[in-house]
Amino acid sequence: MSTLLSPETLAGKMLFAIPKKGRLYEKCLELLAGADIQFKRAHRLDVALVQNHPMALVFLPAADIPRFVAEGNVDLGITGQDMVAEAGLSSELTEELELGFGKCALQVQVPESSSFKEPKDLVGKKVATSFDRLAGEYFSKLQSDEEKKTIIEYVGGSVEAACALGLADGIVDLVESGETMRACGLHPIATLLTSQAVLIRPTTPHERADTALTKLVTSRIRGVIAAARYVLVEYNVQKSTLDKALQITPGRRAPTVSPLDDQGWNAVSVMVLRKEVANVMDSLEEIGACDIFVVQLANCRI
Ligand SMILES: Nc1ncnc2c1ncn2[C@@H]1O[C@H](COP(=O)(O)OP(=O)(O)OP(=O)(O)O)[C@@H](O)[C@H]1O
Ligand SMILES: O=P(O)(O)OC[C@H]1O[C@H](OP(=O)(O)OP(=O)(O)O)[C@H](O)[C@@H]1O
Ligand SMILES: [Mg+2]
Repeated sequence: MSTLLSPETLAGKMLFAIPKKGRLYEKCLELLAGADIQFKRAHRLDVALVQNHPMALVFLPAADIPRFVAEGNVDLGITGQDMVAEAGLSSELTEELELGFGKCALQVQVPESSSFKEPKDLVGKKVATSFDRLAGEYFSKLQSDEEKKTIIEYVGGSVEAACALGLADGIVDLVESGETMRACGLHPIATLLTSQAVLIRPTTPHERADTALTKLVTSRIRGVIAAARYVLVEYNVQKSTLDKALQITPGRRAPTVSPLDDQGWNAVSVMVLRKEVANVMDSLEEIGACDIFVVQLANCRI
């Protein structure tokens, strides 16, 4: 009997690696639903066959996904840019698309009560991290040949506990809201990188790869991400102020301007960045535009 996770059942399938749990998991599920990639993940199983495409999802630790992608074991993957940097495989894999979630920063942190003011103060000391490659490179650049080397202690998680437990003098770990850092009495003294979730693919696709399906899935995901970034704004404006209105809403390519039945008026339909829409509406109202509607996009191809 063949199991679901076997070369036979996966043969001929496009393989897409998704973080198996953690901070990126739920967002990835939303993305897959938005791209109409249909599957059922059985309890404890780290592979799911996609019902409406010749494709399988493979659920892996976020940290391992860059290696599986770089080596062509899977055709697409989602993980954090921090994980891509830590894997050090930037020439073997290509970042296809930033996904706009999982935003965080990798920072050097020290106890508030300590005398360490800058990363250089940690040279020759102990630093705990799950990012031992990046932290190792960072501190080796800071120290001269004569200086005692910084000791990088690998820990798999709960890195912020390391200083209080006496394991390290400082840490290198991820910060988003800063809540975990502050709760552990730490503060940041430097940033190694900022990160968000990314869609990655092997730079050289594996010969078994279905590149057409890989491109289709990429394009669908691009559409879902774009729909989350933009809204459609529709409004009416007098022809005499149309120029001013179009300066406020130039659109991605160009706005759609149509005549209204009422002479002297135009209707405008235009894409606007979601984060700018409130300001755009204020400015439109100021110049006399009216009947301003904001339409949410479920999906798009732009
Ligand atoms: N607090 C956070 N806010 C936003 N993104 C984060 C945060 N923590 C981690 N990430 C992003 O999510 C990726 C995966 O981290 P996550 O913590 O989910 O994995 P993990 O540590 O392997 O899992 P777990 O913490 O469940 O053991 C990170 O590489 C980073 O890109
Ligand atoms: O700035 P914040 O919003 O507090 O987020 C940062 C925390 O989130 C992640 O931890 P996670 O919950 O994944 O636990 P882990 O450390 O065990 O991986 C990260 O490692 C930080 O500890
Ligand atoms: Mg974590």
